[in-house]
Amino acid sequence: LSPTLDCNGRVLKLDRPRVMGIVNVTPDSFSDGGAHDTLEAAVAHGLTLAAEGADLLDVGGESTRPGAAEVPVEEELRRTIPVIERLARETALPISIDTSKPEVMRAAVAAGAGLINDVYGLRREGALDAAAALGVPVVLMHMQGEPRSMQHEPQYEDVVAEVHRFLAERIFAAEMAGIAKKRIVVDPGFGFGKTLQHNLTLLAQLERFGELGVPVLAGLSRKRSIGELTGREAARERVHGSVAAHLIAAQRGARLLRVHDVAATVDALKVWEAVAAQAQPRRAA
Ligand SMILES: Cn1cnc2c(O)nc(N)nc21
Repeated sequence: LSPTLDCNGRVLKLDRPRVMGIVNVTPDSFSDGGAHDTLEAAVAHGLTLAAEGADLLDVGGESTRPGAAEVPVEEELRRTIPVIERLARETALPISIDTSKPEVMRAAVAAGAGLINDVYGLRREGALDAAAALGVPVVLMHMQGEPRSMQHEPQYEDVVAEVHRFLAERIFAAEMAGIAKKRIVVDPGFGFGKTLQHNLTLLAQLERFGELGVPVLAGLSRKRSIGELTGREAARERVHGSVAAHLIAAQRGARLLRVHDVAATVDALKVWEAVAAQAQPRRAA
């Protein structure tokens, strides 16, 4: 499986695990400066991640962490569009928009974004049709409940089977809306309505999602589960645990890894790739 995504003219090859660098444009993610400071800091951060070897950049204006409040569409546009415009001009990397709102999808693609990363799996009103009309690849992610409440006692009979079924249904819905299967990526949504045990089970059985016939994205970077396993309370101290988790995800078939720490992840993947190349001497370059 060596798919290629055409992201609004910028090509993302998924011949091997690729690194999606996180650019959160939320006031709390950068210095407590005003909007201008946030814009400058976000662009600078994106350029740093590009220099560290990111294969694409994921720009988001609404925090999706547990308990996060919703952001009005005008504010989400104000935060993300200028950053996407600047990054699209200053890097050749594909840029994804992390949003669930159709209006933000449209504006972001018009500004140069080439991939829609929707933690709601295009379930918001109008999202499927907007994504289909825009003609860019989409990431369909599983979430149980809503960010505000998803971590209150998440329950599953069989988390892998239920997440798998959800993603199969979203792929079907996307295809029915006119999104070609070759433009679809799926994601089990680590931390989105899952306990530590659920996340570990999903990671251990990540290969199951390869059965869906589309590339898999994994995002565990600096998440609570990593903190619980390592005892690292501060997010920025969870780099080593995050790199380990993403290496496991790569081993188990993930072709996109959504990370804060690009340089560390790129180094780990270089080691992985060298060994993987050994295993199959005919491996496509
Ligand atoms: C925006 N966002 C936060 N965590 C994420 C994850 O695990 N996957 C995707 N696709 N997006 C995420």
